Amino acid sequence: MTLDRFYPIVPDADWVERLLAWGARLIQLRIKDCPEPALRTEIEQARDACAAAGAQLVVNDHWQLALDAGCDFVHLGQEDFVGADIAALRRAGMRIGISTHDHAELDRALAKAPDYVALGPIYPTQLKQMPWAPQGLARIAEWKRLVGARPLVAIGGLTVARAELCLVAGADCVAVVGDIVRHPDPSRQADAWLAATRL
Ligand SMILES: Cc1ncc(COP(=O)(O)OP(=O)(O)O)c(N)n1
Ligand SMILES: Cc1nc(C(=O)O)sc1CCOP(=O)(O)O
Ligand SMILES: [Mg+2]
Repeated sequence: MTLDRFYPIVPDADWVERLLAWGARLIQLRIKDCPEPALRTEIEQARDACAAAGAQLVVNDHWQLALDAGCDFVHLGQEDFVGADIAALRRAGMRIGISTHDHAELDRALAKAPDYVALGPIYPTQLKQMPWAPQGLARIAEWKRLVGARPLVAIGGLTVARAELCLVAGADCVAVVGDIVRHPDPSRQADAWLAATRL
């Protein structure tokens, strides 16, 4: 499986639609703290928008709602997949990306045969507090050797310039939140990301 190299992560379905209009073709919907009826509506809106654009939606965390909505790709952290029915997800044809931050997590992730492995945080991130020190670029090369043909996603503190370094270091795909959704000119910034990640 190949992934688009530009992987924006956004907080609601309106942002998904914006990113689609700007040219993104792989988008994660990462919604925290939202009541379930509204969450379902957001997932369905994002699903339909991505389907109409021929883009790939990845639903973060909410694997059961993604399954109910007929989505086909979820992202799970280490805590998320403990309670997840991976067999049911696989039976439904769901693809799964998994976060990793150290070797033990990578071993647990690979045991689930994920469709991609994410490594982070590559650089310090403002988005959330995490106990891991920034991984740095050398870790990307190491992780790429360990994950083999499986796509490797780099995440955490990425800017356009840093994303380019991650790709050179061996990442197949670069994921970003803040440098798009908190940027004063997100449309222009998405253009810069698209240019930097174009093959
Ligand atoms: C591409 C990508 N990589 C890592 C994460 C983080 O997932 P997780 O550790 O479950 O943390 P939350 O995003 O759920 O706070 C991700 N979402 N996407
Ligand atoms: C959601 C997330 N997960 C990470 C991990 O390392 O697993 S880093 C991260 C935050 C990414 O946001 P930004 O691009 O603003 O740094
Ligand atoms: Mg999660």
